Amino acid sequence: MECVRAMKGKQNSPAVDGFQAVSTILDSLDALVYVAAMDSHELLFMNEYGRSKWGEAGGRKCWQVLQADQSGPCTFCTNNQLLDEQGQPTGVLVWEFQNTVNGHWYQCRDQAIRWPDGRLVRIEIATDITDRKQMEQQLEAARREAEIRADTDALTDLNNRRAFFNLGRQVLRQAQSSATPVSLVMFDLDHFKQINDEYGHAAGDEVLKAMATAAAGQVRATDILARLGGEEFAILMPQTTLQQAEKLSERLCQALAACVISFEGKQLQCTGSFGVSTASSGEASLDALLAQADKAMFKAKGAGRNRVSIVDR
Ligand SMILES: Nc1nc2c(ncn2[C@@H]2O[C@H](COP(=O)(O)OP(=O)(O)OP(=O)(O)O)[C@@H](O)[C@H]2O)c(=O)[nH]1
Repeated sequence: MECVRAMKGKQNSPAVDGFQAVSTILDSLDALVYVAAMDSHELLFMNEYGRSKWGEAGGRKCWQVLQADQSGPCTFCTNNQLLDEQGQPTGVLVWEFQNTVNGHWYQCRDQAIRWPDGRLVRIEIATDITDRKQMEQQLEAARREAEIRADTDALTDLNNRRAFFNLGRQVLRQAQSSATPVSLVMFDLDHFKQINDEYGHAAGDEVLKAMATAAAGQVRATDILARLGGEEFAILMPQTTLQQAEKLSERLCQALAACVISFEGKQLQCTGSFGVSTASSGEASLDALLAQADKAMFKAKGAGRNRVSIVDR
């Protein structure tokens, strides 16, 4: 106001009322500015930005004008954060909020101040940050998607090798700390090269997808099923004994053999060879379990394929 008066004096311009000048400034801002009594929540002032978006204050309370479906003060009201234990203003509180009337995001700067009549009031200056928030949300969604893609086998949608090792180590740590059994099944499709050679790579891809779907239908949510590469798959099963893993493998072996895949008018079939290893109280490393299951699987291949072989004990 001093500044306005000083301008008046110096430039000898027509008289400018201080109140009008301040109102003009506040009404020109591209931000909501409002003042509400801290005790009654009565809206004492709101600039043009606020009036154009939320309507006239008309003696109403801030929560009646600025928020939707409120029957009393908002649960997120910042009043109690703006005063210290002695009831004195603590300074500016900066926070972000999605308005419940228009869905826009605002960065709010709230402060308790003394109103000319001596009351404590909350002044809020809020700028629209919706564009920034949307960009942040899009970036976060893209980051999550990239994370999922990095762990997913693009052909079958199963966990990939990287995810299998990351999740598998966690499962083994848990099994070791709870001294519970964990079992590992490896399986590899039989004579898969022949399918590629005879029907083409696209046909081979369809078989891989069908086998992955059949396997996914047999495992529990807590099991970690992955395509390790090529036509080789693995399942790590927490809280599972060797006998239980062998049973699951037998079931899965039959399910794969029963799978008929239609491809360009042809009916394709494939079987798998299975190897099973176990750590009865979770005390083995993932590499050791894989090596044992791989050895057992090799045994199943050697014994004629389309069968399950368990680790030598
Ligand atoms: N279609 C398709 N083929 C793949 C993919 N990855 C690996 N292969 C093929 O899988 C075949 C694996 O062949 P082999 O390792 O000889 O195994 P196999 O023919 O199944 O023989 P056994 O394992 O001894 O029963 C090769 O022809 C690879 O090119 C893939 O993503 N898609």
